[in-house]
Amino acid sequence: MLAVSSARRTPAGLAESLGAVAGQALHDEATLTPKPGLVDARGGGAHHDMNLSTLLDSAAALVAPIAACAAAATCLPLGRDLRAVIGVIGRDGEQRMLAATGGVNTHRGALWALGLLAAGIAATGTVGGARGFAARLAAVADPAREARPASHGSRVHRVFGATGARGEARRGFPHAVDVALPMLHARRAARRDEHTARTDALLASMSSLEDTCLLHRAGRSGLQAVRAGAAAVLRAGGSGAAGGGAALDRLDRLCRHRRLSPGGSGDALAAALFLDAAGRLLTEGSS
Ligand SMILES: CC(C)(COP(=O)(O)OP(=O)(O)OC[C@H]1O[C@@H](n2cnc3c(N)ncnc32)[C@H](O)[C@@H]1O)[C@@H](O)C(=O)NCCC(=O)NCCS
Ligand SMILES: Nc1ncnc2c1ncn2[C@@H]1O[C@H](COP(=O)(O)OP(=O)(O)OP(=O)(O)O)[C@@H](O)[C@H]1O
Repeated sequence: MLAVSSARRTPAGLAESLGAVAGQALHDEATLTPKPGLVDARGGGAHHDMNLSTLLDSAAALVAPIAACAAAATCLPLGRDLRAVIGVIGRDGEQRMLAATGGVNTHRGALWALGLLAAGIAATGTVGGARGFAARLAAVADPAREARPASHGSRVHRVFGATGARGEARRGFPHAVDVALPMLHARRAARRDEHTARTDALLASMSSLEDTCLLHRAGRSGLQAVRAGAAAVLRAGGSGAAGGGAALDRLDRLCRHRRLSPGGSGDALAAALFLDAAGRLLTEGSS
């Protein structure tokens, strides 16, 4: 569990605490079960090369890079120098992730989202200011960017015009902040249990995100099938309602059958859980 100490009142302490909170959010996203198409406690979902233990090893490896993103943002103003440093930390973090997983991309999108948002919280001292800071930082061209092999996201951008993880960041992570997080809070306010609240937050993102993981594997029809399936669960009252549970089972089977993985929404849920817990961290720190 997260060790919270008064050390987080200093910039270095806050950065370290944000790394720990991010690790916990990645852990909580990974263990939430069932999740259609995603790795969960049952196994790899639509993935043949990862399971829960791969994801947990990866989550642990990302704590230090995410803390380093936060620390950098307390030392440098928003601009090219900070973007360059964050880019170096991010690429090094990706290497740590690959070393921890035996070469599998478990959390590339999640590191990107939580790294930028952690930087935003550290720089502004608030959760509310994080998305705007992250958006402006993501819009700065990375001076240290290296040529690297074409990613799934860049291929999908060429073929479908989808802006993917970069576009989501430049818009201030709307699926984490405006879709998943409000659903999490609404379900809690309606006295749903935490498992249901998290599952419905994931489904809310799945029902609208233009997820490049889905486009890459199954094109527009795969993306549309997942969006429609997630919307059907929510229309039926959510994963905690009787009809919603049946619709969730159908979506789960569809994702397995067609190997559909909503990885971008896994990242949006992790980011929402991170912002939610970071809010508590800052409140405790100020009391
Ligand atoms: C921008 C990143 C994510 C690369 O993007 P690209 O689309 O080329 O990569 P890739 O195809 O691997 O996709 C990344 C992942 O984003 C997630 N994703 C997919 N669709 C979406 C979406 N619409 N919105 C948000 N996330 C999405 C998925 O998990 C996907 O696997 C990032 O890895 C990067 O550029 N890193 C460089 C280091 C850096 O600057 N880091 C800074 C912060 S740590
Ligand atoms: N619980 C989860 N299970 C699987 N992926 C997740 C989960 N949570 C978040 N993700 C995101 O999904 C992405 C999956 O990676 P990627 O898109 O490269 O896989 P892929 O589509 O399986 O690729 P390939 O088709 O080559 O196997 C990761 O970048 C990660 O951030």
